[in-house]
Amino acid sequence: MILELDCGNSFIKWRVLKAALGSLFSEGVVDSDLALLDSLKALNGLELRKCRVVSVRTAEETDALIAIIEREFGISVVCAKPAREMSGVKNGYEEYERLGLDRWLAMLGGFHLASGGACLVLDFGTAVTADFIAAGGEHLGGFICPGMPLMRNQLRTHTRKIRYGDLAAERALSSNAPGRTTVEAVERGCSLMLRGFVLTQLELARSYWREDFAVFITGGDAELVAAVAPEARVVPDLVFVGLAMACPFS
Ligand SMILES: Nc1ncnc2c1ncn2[C@@H]1O[C@H](COP(=O)(O)OP(=O)(O)OP(=O)(O)O)[C@@H](O)[C@H]1O
Ligand SMILES: CC(C)(CO)[C@@H](O)C(=O)NCCC(=O)O
Ligand SMILES: [K+]
Repeated sequence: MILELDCGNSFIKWRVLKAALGSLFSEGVVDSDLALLDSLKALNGLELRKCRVVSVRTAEETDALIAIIEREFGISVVCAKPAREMSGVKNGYEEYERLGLDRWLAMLGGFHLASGGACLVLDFGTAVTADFIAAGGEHLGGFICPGMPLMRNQLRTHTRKIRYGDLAAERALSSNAPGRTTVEAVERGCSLMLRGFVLTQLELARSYWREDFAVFITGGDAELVAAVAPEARVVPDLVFVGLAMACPFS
């Protein structure tokens, strides 16, 4: 079995594949290294052989997690590394190693799923990112802005009268009508900001490629925006698709 980890800024997404078939054994989302260990140890019949990791955390944090996995399960861990070019995609950053590895892997996955056609890759996590890849595989660059968790927390932190709990937040998002309570006004307002972002990215993609491009949406908050881009494919495991490409076990 293969353990795959996507270490974002807030959460660790994990999944276990049955090695031979590549089919899913188990998966989850946790908020700490310890919670990850607990989740894995609770699995019946787990027989890990290998592990691959992508991380946007500091080298120290990533190394600590890798050491824990190696110690607890006695397996070797491979970590996705930045590259100038891979699987036909050419990194567009002036300093290629500075491009977030989650963005890079999502791009590899998207370009692969688009069979080498132009694509727009949108990721809705702690931060929101957009990346543009032309039909030849050239990465034109992208955009980074705050995601839903950062936007709502900035409002909570920098105003005195915006305070509400997670459950109320979830309920507020059942509609996008103008809010009649604080929680509705904030949650729907931030959700509309993200939708506006999607529409702007689609406009830019059309200006480059007319209708001739694929759109991929991934990340924990993908469902919040999916409705404004009916042509988009929501691919929750897009980063893992790219991770398997960047770190193959032959
Ligand atoms: N099962 C889930 N577990 C955790 N968060 C979830 C889940 N489903 C949706 N979300 C939402 O997804 C968002 C987090 O997105 P995601 O897990 O993709 O990224 P992250 O690890 O926080 O950050 P990064 O963008 O650095 O990867 C939060 O707003 C959270 O509320
Ligand atoms: C933008 C995030 C936080 C998205 O997870 C990540 O890709 C990252 O830390 N990137 C490094 C900065 C950059 O991509 O330019
Ligand atoms: K991510």
